[in-house]
Amino acid sequence: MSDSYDLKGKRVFVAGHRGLVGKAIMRRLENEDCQLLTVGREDCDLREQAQVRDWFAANTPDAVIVAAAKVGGILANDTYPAEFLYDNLMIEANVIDAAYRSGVEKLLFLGSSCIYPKMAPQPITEDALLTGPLEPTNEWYAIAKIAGIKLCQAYRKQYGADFISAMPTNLYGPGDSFDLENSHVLPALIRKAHEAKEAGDASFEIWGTGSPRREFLHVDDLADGAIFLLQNYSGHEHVNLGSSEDLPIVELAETVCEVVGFDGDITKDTSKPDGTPRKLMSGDKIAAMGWKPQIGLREGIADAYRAFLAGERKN
Ligand SMILES: NC(=O)C1=CN([C@@H]2O[C@H](COP(=O)(O)OP(=O)(O)OC[C@H]3O[C@@H](n4cnc5c(N)ncnc54)[C@H](OP(=O)(O)O)[C@@H]3O)[C@@H](O)[C@H]2O)C=CC1
Ligand SMILES: C[C@H]1O[C@H](OP(=O)(O)OP(=O)(O)OC[C@H]2O[C@@H](n3cnc4c(=O)[nH]c(N)nc43)[C@H](O)[C@@H]2O)[C@@H](O)[C@@H](O)C1=O
Repeated sequence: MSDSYDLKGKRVFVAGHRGLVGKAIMRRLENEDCQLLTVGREDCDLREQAQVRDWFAANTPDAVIVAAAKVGGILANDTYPAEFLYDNLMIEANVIDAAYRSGVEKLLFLGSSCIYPKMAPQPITEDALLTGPLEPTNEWYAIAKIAGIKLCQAYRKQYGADFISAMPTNLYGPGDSFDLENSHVLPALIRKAHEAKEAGDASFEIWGTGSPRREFLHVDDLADGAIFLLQNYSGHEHVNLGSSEDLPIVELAETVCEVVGFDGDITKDTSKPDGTPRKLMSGDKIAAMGWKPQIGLREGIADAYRAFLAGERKN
């Protein structure tokens, strides 16, 4: 279902504006004639219902993008299941309900490709949701994200709220976390390759077997796709947001080495989890609406490495 939403003159709240995605959405919205609203967690902890309701009542946004969440890579998901489930359930429930109560016209919730069953047929279409068991390393996060989709659908069904969801694939780019324990694979590999090059090491280690395949999207493409959906999509079902291309982790590591200029070896720490073997999403639904990504993987990695060197990172 297509329905145009004009951002001109609107008060747009970007929840999570200091994160990888939130920052990119802020950059993208600078091209629109709208007013940006933000709040830091020190002034409004989105897990706290009263604080969220008070903030919405005082600030009355017209549109909301939910880019605030407890986020991390495979090991962080597996190590902190309580936080990944509790924080994400609370943030999305509080923000979506407060948005409805304060009369928000349009809301975009961001989930993740990990919502799909571990063994979903590839490429994964939107209707694969809830058709099989989840990947155990991130089932807590996935359950919270599925609840977020269902909240948007429930508020649409019961109240007619124009709340939609997009499911991004693995993201990367300027402003990422480069923490070696808790980050996602791409920033971790950039940092490992760079530090190995600087130290003159013969090799660096990747986690797992290197055979799982992943799909990557530069965060500026994600931001563009998210705003496209905010403006052009109004429907019950969530929409996949990816690059429609994947590769094995070991090939990703080789590409990172080429971009960074490290010509040593790549070794494997198979005590670390592989996670889901493959999660390539179908991009047919958003492509049919007229959107496609612009930034190729090698070009995107070069931009992420530039940002890493420039200190544009969370940690
Ligand atoms: N990164 C990825 O590869 C992917 C991300 N996504 C989704 O995109 C969205 C954004 O992710 P990303 O930008 O990577 O994550 P980040 O961790 O970079 O940013 C998350 C943001 O949420 C804020 N936040 C977290 N908890 C709270 C809280 N209790 N109260 C207020 N603010 C809070 C953080 O605030 P603070 O700055 O204070 O810490 C931060 O600004 C998430 O919904 C995530 O699930 C989906 C697929 C892949
Ligand atoms: C976005 C997505 O992110 C998470 O899922 P994931 O895709 O499995 O996450 P990841 O980026 O951390 O790893 C991808 C692959 O890469 C391998 N790998 C190699 N070497 C390193 C490495 O050094 N660090 C990391 N983190 N992984 C490595 C790693 O073993 C795995 O096989 C979810 O929990 C889920 O929350 C979610 O939505």
